[in-house]
Amino acid sequence: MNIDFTNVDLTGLDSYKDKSLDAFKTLIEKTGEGSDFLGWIDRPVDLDMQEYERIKKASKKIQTNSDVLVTIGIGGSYLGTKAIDYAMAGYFRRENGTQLVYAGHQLSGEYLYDLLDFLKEKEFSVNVISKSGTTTEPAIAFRFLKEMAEEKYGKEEAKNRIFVTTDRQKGALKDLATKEGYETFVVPDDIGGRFSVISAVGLLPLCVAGVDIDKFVDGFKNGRKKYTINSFEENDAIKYAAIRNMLYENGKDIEVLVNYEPKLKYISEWWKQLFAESEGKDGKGLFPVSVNNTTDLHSLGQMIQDGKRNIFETVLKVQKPDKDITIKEDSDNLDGLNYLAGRDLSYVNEKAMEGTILAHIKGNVPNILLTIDDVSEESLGELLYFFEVVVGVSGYMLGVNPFNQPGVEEYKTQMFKLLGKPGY
Ligand SMILES: O=P(O)(O)OC[C@H]1O[C@H](O)[C@H](O)[C@@H](O)[C@@H]1O
Repeated sequence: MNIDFTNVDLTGLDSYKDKSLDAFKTLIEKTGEGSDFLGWIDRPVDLDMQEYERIKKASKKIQTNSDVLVTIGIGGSYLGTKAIDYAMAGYFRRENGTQLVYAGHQLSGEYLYDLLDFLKEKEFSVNVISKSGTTTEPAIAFRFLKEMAEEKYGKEEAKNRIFVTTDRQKGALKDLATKEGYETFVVPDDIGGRFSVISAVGLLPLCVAGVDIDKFVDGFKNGRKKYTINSFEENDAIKYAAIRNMLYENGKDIEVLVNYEPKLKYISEWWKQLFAESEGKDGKGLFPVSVNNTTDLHSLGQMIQDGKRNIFETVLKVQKPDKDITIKEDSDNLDGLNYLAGRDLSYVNEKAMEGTILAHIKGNVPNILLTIDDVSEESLGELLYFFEVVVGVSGYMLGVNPFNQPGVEEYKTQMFKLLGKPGY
């Protein structure tokens, strides 16, 4: 992984250096606000190996008896899994592993209706994931899925097909799992939802989906090696956090994460939760937005090039695509594309990216280029860990607690009042 800041005017960065190093120290030494939620820093080298083996065992069982794993969860109990599954599964055909279908990540009755209908002719298992065990969206979805599993397989066999990932001790879901006798996996106390893909939250469904979780964990380990170094020059996570904060203080309120490989779409969705919930508080924070190019160059591109100048971009480039295709010569050349004959499509895509970066710099959009070697478990694990360190340092620089999300409660309170939930 490599990060290039040459397309950002770094004048004035020196004055952010000490602040970023202080923030990094606060993070690593666990002396800041939210320090109870820093278990993710060392987790890559400190996994519960007994649980890890259970994850692999349960995955094998699910792969053997199910066409589909219904993965129920929202926020941090959804996005990390979705991001990696979506990146690794192949565009049209899954090359290995069992299909994941998602539930409990919104409240659409139509979605759930269609899902239950789809499952009628499938063999399925269920992994319900909720750290708190009380989140409304997954709780509702699970009520339906549990009923369907029990109807289809009978109560006893349903127990073999329902897996619960939640708090070690508390919460409605934990109580339910204990009462029903479901196999449970743990969301560690010291890891917040949006940092939890490295726990059973992500590892169980990803293993079922055919993702090599050993390699994914290795990627996290590589990230930990590189991005916990206490050096502004050698640790790009610290430098990136400093540059984001400098840009923010210079009036850039929006960070756009850009990709040119559609399979990275949900990496951006995961990134949005990570940064929005970590930084967006106390009236502060960069607004995280994402675009999928070149698709969005034909829509949001106009705004980025020419709208209010309060944007900077971080472009995610993949060095080596997994597969490629070459444009052929056409004797008629009616489409006028023969000038591209012999070129790989990845070359055309790369020139689109380079051209867009040039255009956006011209339009006063600072550009950061983050290159990952490939879309593999290892590269993605390292990338996720990198962003986690960046957000920790960046949040502390901003003067907020990066590890809580009090603002999320407000909609819930209003919704519960409207729904007549007892106690509201
Ligand atoms: O895993 P859960 O406890 O169900 O939480 C799921 C999600 O919902 C909450 O409202 C938080 O804002 C998220 O940070 C969290 O990831």
